[in-house]
Amino acid sequence: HDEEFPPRILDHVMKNAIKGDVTNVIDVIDKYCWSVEIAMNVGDVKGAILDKSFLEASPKNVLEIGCYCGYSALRMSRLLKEDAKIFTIEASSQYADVAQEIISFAGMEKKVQILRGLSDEVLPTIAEKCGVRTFDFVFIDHAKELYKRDLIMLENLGLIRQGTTIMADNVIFPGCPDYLEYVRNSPKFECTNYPSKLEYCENREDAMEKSIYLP
Ligand SMILES: COCc1ccccc1-c1cc(O)c2[nH]cnc(=O)c2c1
Ligand SMILES: [Mg+2]
Repeated sequence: HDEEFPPRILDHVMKNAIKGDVTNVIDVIDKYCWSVEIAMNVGDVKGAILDKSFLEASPKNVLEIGCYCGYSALRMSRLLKEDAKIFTIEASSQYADVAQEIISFAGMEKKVQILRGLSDEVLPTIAEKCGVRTFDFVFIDHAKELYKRDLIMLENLGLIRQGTTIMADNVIFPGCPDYLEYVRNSPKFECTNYPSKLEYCENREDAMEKSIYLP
């Protein structure tokens, strides 16, 4: 991916969005990505699907794997109930730096905590580090080849509980066939597929997959 997008979107947000207005920051990012250059944010169309599942779950402890520039963390943060929090794992320090700036600009720095590092290095200590026992809502949106490994890790570490909602982006494009096969064939997950389009594209299919954990 274009390593130069993150600084460009940060600059664009700082110059064109309203400080402290999280909804406006989200809109400014979407308008930029529709009109200037595509970026791998979940986007407005799939973002609305994420919003709906998020509101249904009404979570207290939220985990995101794959923060990028903070767009989906901002989408969820604006729907958070009182005393709820989002923990988002980001392996790229360049992305994490930009995400921190954008999240702070939007005024959500108290609601969103970025955890820097690889997911398999962060997950084993996340419970004690973040004072969380289990997560109520998980959004998986990082390297597609790591979705299945990380979900199994969440199970083995006891970081998800009866009824936890797991949303996965890009289950069609780029696609995560081993993850889909795993959750759909497992008796421990109730799955729903939400067909959509790749972010900021009109003619490429993608989908989100919701999996409710029922061990
Ligand atoms: C805007 O399309 C970006 C794009 C284009 C071609 C192939 C893949 C992707 C893509 C799309 C996503 O939603 C992604 N989400 C998270 N981590 C990714 O690496 C990722 C990659
Ligand atoms: Mg994605």
